Amino acid sequence: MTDRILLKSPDGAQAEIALHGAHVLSWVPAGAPEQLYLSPRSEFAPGKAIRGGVPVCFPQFAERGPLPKHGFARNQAWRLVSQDVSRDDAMAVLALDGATADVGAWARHFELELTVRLAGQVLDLELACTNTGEAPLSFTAALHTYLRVADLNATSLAGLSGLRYWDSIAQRDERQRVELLLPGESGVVDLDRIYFQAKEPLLLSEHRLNGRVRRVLITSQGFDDAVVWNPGPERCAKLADMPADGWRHMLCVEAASVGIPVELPAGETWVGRQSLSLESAG
Ligand SMILES: O=P(O)(O)OC[C@H]1O[C@@H](O)[C@H](O)[C@@H](O)[C@@H]1O
Repeated sequence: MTDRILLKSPDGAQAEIALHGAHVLSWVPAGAPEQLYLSPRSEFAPGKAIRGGVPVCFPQFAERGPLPKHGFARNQAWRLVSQDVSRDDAMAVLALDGATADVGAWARHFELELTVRLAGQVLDLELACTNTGEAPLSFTAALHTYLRVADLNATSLAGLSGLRYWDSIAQRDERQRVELLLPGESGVVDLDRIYFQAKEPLLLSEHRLNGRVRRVLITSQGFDDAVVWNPGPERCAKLADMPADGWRHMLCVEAASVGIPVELPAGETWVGRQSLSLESAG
């Protein structure tokens, strides 16, 4: 079993993080239920990616380069740098050092840090990469957040309207013409899209049978793009670490820099953030 850190803020919010991949496994805002999807069939084994939560994709997004899918960071043991609780929040910092990590053919001159901050209804994730070498670094990255939903058919995502996107399934450029993305609508499920220059906040809404609406506001900084992914029933059936109906209960809304790789000069630090705020538990 992977080493885990439990973060608890004084107001009752909780998050769990695995040192394996600096992987946020769980986020429970104060007085609210779990907000992240973690597959009950996920493997927790060295060298394997965890299915669900928030995988850190670095230094390569998906298969857009020579490295293993989504890069090596999610498959490495990270180090806990610090863990603090203050009057208002709880925070943990985890690090991966290129000098000691298994980076394959990639450069060793980097340090990665993931800062997880938890308070009330908010989870803030900050990924920082410092170029510790003499040569520039070029990378793509994502915080691959799996949001838990009770029913994908009752879920919508707003904030993408007008954006150009790459449809990774149809393998073509498209433009988001409708205001709301309704991933559960027949014909739309099985989504794999990179929305470029997605700078506006995104709002996930989930309509409950009792008429209430759960709302999660998703904002990002430093990341240019947003990836929306759901495997749908057929692809899900091929994922050994997902239950057959897993696709119904998740939607990945990822803060990513994919379209234009980050070019990081020697000695500099790049920072990308994703914040999740539960506006209404529904
Ligand atoms: O199964 P993995 O490696 O965790 O990847 C899951 C998905 O991650 C998404 O970010 C990609 O856009 C998809 O193409 C990919 O299938």
